[in-house]
Order: sequence, then structure tokens, then C-alpha cells
Amino acid sequence: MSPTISEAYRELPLPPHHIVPIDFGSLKSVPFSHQWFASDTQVGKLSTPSLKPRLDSHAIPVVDLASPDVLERLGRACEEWGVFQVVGHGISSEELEEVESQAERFFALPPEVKARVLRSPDGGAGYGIARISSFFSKFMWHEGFTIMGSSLDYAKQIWPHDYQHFSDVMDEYQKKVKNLSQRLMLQILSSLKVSDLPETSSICPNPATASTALQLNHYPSCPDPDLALGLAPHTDSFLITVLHQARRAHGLQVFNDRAGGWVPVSPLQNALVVNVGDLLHVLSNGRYVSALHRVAVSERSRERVSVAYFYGPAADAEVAPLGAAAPVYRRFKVVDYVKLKARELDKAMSLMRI
Ligand SMILES: C=C1C[C@]23C[C@H]1CC[C@H]2[C@@]12CCC[C@@](C)(C(=O)O1)[C@H]2[C@@H]3C(=O)O
Ligand SMILES: O=C(O)CCC(=O)C(=O)O
Ligand SMILES: [Fe+2]
Repeated sequence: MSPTISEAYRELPLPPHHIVPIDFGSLKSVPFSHQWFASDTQVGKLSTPSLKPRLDSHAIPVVDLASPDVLERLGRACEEWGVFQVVGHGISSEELEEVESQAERFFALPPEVKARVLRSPDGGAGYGIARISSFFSKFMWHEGFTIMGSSLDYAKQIWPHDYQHFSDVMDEYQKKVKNLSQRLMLQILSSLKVSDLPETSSICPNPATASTALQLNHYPSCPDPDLALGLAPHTDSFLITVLHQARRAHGLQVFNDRAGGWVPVSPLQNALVVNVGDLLHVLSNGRYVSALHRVAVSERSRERVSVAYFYGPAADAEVAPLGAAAPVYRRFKVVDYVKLKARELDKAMSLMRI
């Protein structure tokens, strides 16, 4: 049997307080455990003096997949930002809204029902706090539900007599967003203009063996948004992430060197946000940036939901810079990188440098 991404977490089980979220619904103020100060948001070299973004969001590229110069636009967006919004992606707004409302339906359940699908201490999928939480001294204003593969078994545990709809919606969405991810990956890889791309084997990647995860994110309404942080700064690990953020749900910010700070990624009607992940950064030999991003809790008494789809090569596939005369990253197995990141977080990428 080939390894799966979840197996990467076997060696590093998390304690329960890094799995089970607090009962946000019962809180009238932000507990000390969830109050962030400037020094808490330091991740490696990047510290953030304030949660207020410094710039406006117009700079984030919007790429229409139907535009004739789509490859050039994708390439530039990946190189300069590592994040962009796609329109003309073919997934209908009805479908996105349905996924969003099923996610809301799940998060609205009482804590003891959500606990039926709790992530296991040594696993990757299930309900709980984001895995990166263990690297920070404060907890995030966030709960998540990671689905790997079909959501049917989870749905049966959550709604024993009414599981079909949730499961149909989530699995149908995974199919569509997987097709979109594959299409984007092929275009992004051709935007790299590498002369001899390997066959659609491991790296390209092969949709039949790809590592995928659907992550439902919930940022509950918060009594004091200035004190809390939705999701701490991180880069996504796989090749690309395709994210749907609910309308009017501000909060996602991306760090950009050229812009000199945090830039909000404002929700755009019918657009999906695409992030370059660590593995695409490696394939491009460092040319495409794996975007550092975070989520601020922007508004009082407004909750926020987002749905992220992570797309990567098979867990046992090998990744290395494509066609680079002077590679700056070693060749490594995807599963080994996920293990290393579980231990080292933001240091993992530089440990793979030659
Ligand atoms: C398939 C993935 C991708 C994961 C790990 C695993 C399951 C859940 C994903 C997230 C979702 C929340 C942010 C993140 C940083 C986290 O803590 O869990 C992501 C992480 C990654 O991109 O590394
Ligand atoms: O909720 C968001 O906008 C971002 C979520 C995210 O970064 C993630 O799931 O990795
Ligand atoms: Fe992310």
C-alpha cells in the first residue's frame, strides 16, 4: 500500500488541547489563551506589528481563465504574489453557496456532535483546531473540519438519518474543484516554460493518485476582533490551494515583499482564491512564491466560513525543481516533506534547500 498524507502525522501525535476547540458560542469575552500580541505572530523572519493590513487589495491579480494570455497572467501572478483570484473557472455560484451553507450547517452543531468526527491525535482528517496551532503560544479564533476522500462516513456519524445531502454536496464539489485544480496545475506548469516536463506521472500531478484535502474553516463571531487571530501566518504545503471565501467575509491577508506588508484578499463575487503552496515553489525552483497568509478576525459579531481545497502529488511521489540547471532544492518525497513540516513548520522549506 502506498502511504497517505495522514500517515505523515503518525509519528507526531498532538495532545487533546491542540485538537479540541473551545466552545466559542459560550464566550462573552476573549480568554487570555486566545489574546494575540504582536510578538505572538512572529513566524521565522516575519513579524507583524499589527493585524491591520497596510495596503488595499486591488493589487492582488485577478485572472480570467478564458483570457487569451492566461498563461502569462498566471505565471506573473505566481511569481509576484503567489496568490490570485480566478474567474471564469466554471463552478457556479449556486454550487459555491450550497457548499458554504452545508459548512455553516456543520459548524452550527453542538460541540458534542462535532466531537463525533474529532481528528485523532495522530491523524490529518477530522474536526478540530488547525494543526499549525501547536507552534504558537496562543490559540486561534477558528475551528476546522478536514475531509480527505469521501465525506460519506463522516456524514453518517454526524447525521445518522440525514447524511446524504451533506455528503453529496461535499463530494460533488470535491470532484469539480479537483478538475479545476488539475487544469490550473497544467497551465501553471506550462507557464514555467520548462522544456522537458516529465510525463503526467508523479509530479504533474496525476489526478488519480493526487493527495487532496477539503478543509472547512469557521471563524466564529468574536466579542473583540482586535485581540484575536483567525489563522496564524502560514504557507500551504501542497502544490496549490483553491479557496472559496464567503461573500462579505473579509479577513484573509497575504504577505507580499514587494508591497512591503500584509495585503487583504477581499472576497470577489464568483471568484476563487488560488494560493501557491510549498511544493509548487519547489517545482519552480523558487520562482513561484509560496504565499504567506493569515486570517484576521475582522468584524464584530460576524462569523466567517471558508472552504479550502488542497491539491498535491501522491504522498510517495518525489518532487524536485523542474528542468533547473542549478536546482536550489533537493529531490524529496511528498510524505517526507509533510513530516518535516509537522516538526519544523516554516523552517521546513529552507531545510530542503541544497
Ligand atoms: C492536507 C493538509 C494541508 C493542511 C494539512 C493537511 C490537512 C489540513 C491542512 C491545513 C488547513 C489549515 C491550515 C494548515 C496550515 C493546517 O494547519 O491544516 C493546512 C495544512 C497545510 O497546508 O500544511
Ligand atoms: O479562511 C481563509 O480565508 C484561509 C484558510 C487557509 O488559509 C487554509 O485553510 O489553509
Ligand atoms: Fe492556508
